[in-house]
Amino acid sequence: MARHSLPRILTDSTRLARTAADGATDVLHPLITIGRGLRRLVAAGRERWSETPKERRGPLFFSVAACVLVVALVPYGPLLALISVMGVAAWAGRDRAEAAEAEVPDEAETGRLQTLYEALVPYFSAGADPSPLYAHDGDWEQVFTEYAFDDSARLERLRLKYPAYFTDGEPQSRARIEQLLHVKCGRGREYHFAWDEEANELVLSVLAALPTDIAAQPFITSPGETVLGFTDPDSVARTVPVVHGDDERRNAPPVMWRTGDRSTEPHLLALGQPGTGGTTLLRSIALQALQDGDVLVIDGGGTGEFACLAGRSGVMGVESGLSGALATLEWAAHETERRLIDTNRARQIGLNAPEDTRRPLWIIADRPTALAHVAAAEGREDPQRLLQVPLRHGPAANVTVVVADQFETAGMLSDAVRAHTKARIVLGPATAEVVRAVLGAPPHTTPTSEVPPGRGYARLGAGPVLRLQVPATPDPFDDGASEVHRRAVLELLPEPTVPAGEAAFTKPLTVASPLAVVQPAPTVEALVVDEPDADDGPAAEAPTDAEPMAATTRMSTVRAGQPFAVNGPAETTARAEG
Ligand SMILES: Nc1ncnc2c1ncn2[C@@H]1O[C@H](COP(=O)(O)OP(=O)(O)OP(=O)(O)O)[C@@H](O)[C@H]1O
Repeated sequence: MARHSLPRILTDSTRLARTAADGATDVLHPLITIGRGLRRLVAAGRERWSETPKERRGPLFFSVAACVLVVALVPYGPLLALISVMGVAAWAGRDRAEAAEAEVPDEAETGRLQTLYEALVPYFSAGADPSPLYAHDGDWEQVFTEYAFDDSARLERLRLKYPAYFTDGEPQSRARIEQLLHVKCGRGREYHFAWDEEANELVLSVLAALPTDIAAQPFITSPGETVLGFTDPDSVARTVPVVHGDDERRNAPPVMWRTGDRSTEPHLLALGQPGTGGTTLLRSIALQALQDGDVLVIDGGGTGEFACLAGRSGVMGVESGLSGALATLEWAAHETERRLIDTNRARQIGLNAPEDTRRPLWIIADRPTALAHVAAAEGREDPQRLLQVPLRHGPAANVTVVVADQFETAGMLSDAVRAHTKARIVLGPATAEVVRAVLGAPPHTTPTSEVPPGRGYARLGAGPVLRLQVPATPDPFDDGASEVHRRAVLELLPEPTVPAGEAAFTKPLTVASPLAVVQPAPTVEALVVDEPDADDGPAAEAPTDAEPMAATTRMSTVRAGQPFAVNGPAETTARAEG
């Protein structure tokens, strides 16, 4: 008996203590809620303060101080203010988990969850499983551990458990489930799927549309960084301050691309359907590049959408004709060689690279395949061939190549362009297969068929596939574009170097002057230690004036294993030609 008395005393005292604690919690509950709310309000205030740009903090502080003063002076002001603060704190401090738990799905929502459960049974069950998680007439509450609906009773978040034997490591198995959930939860929205293989859980969430209100502006970046666009906050660790709308500010998560000799993806290729924003992306990159570099534009489409850049400081040329493009690119190839040679010579005698080799040079080529077509018809050299030296040796010479083209003509892109453009972008509507063909990996979301211009996916090297919205950077001469956005572009343009009106008619660049300073030099291969790039084959040699490229060779240069060719989202399979 004695042996039992001690535990009973302990049990009684524990029960007493627990009852007292419960009672105290009940009594103090409002105070705890208010305390929690005050903490949340203070945290929110701190966050707001740190987000406020420095120059706005002064006015903000004075307006808050003025409000406090007014409240202190009016009769009963402090008392009313105290009551209001307590009320707000009580609301902010309510237990959100409890509130969420209290939400029980209504009949329609339960029906949806049951249907979804039934649809998943064939995928998540096996005949040999004695106690299947998924079975016809089974209990969805067992496997759907978290769910949320939007105002129109459509699922916007779902966490589900699946059996350990489901082959979640195989992309095809995952794709089947994602496709099914996409269809059952409602098309037209973009879903994100997070697979937790360790816990055998899948979380589906509906992604909000990426904001389209960010226009061209001087982004705050480090040297060598270019903002390609903006993405989801959870996808990148960084934000940059941006101005949007009517001079409002916020921090936005950028897709930041690093170029230069340390970059592992020093050149970029963007593909999309016509009208999806390829030219706009190039314009946005060009305007950022001009902040501290020189830019040379090849406008293969010949639509004059880069005319705003002609004759501006730092713009080496804007070429839309074949002859001009060939001459300009030939200069760029020589310039790349010159920079390498000068850098090499300086290093050999223990000096830093000369100043004139360090200023970044950007070669921006919009639809080079259009010029390749013309060249093939005229039996002349494909301008893409002259991109080989900048592509292969550009990083060491601070030369960056950016190419944009269309899905339909992607098969005409040269081997060198494919091999050396490790930063990739897909713009406009595209199926997961097309995204995979261009970027080398599928998106973790379900692409939608209708997207605003400038929307797409980006992948830098072997990194994750990111959703992307390019900043609105319209042609300032495009009457159809927003006045505010056009003005933003005009403000970013560098000073004109030729009188207005002449720029459009002057034979852009000027190729003669840079060429004149290029010394006859040994070929770049003689100086640069580089493994021969077997992929490039003979075409990877420094360009010569002879040997016009046979168009047929160019048109059948898709190599096995190289991601793409793409023939548009409608054609879902990547087709390797040749
Ligand atoms: N990021 C963006 N934000 C807002 N509007 C955009 C964006 N990108 C493109 N647009 C708009 O979409 C239209 C087509 O853009 P753009 O000319 O850049 O596309 P494209 O793919 O180069 O087409 P094309 O090859 O036919 O010229 C333009 O009116 C442009 O202003």
